[in-house]
Amino acid sequence: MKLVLVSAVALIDDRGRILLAQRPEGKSLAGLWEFPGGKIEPGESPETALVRELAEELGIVVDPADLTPLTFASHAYDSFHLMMPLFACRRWTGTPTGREGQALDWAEVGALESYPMPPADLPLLPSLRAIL
Ligand SMILES: Nc1nc2c([nH]c(=O)n2[C@@H]2O[C@H](COP(=O)(O)OP(=O)(O)OP(=O)(O)O)[C@@H](O)[C@H]2O)c(=O)[nH]1
Repeated sequence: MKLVLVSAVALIDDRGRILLAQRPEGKSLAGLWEFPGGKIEPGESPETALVRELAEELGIVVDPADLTPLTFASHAYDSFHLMMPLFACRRWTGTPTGREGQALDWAEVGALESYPMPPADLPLLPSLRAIL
């Protein structure tokens, strides 16, 4: 089973809402809402991968020092095993924008269940709720 390393973040605004991004048509798990992030490339740390992905996907600048480890997903998909650290981040520069055409939404913590998410993400929600 191939191990795929992905780094993801819960961006939390000053009202305690969490930014979710909708996976676009044509991608695996299209239409589901996920935490921004992406695959860790060779030579990258989870933090540097996330800083790169957030600039590419959302157009924001994040200082690696503002990424706090929160929890992780370890999930067996049919064709790979996903290992995904989830960081929390409350400080960034710029306004998140869906630069790759993806829809974005600031989710209230009490409404997280109403966003269909990848199966790997559901076990992450209690840890997220615990810090909000
Ligand atoms: N960024 C992100 N990826 C997630 C989450 N949950 C989850 O299962 N994943 C999976 O982690 C992988 C992230 O890949 P990616 O975002 O860098 O690349 P991609 O869309 O091109 O993936 P693809 O090759 O599956 O189409 C995908 O397989 C995605 O389904 C999440 O909350 N955030």
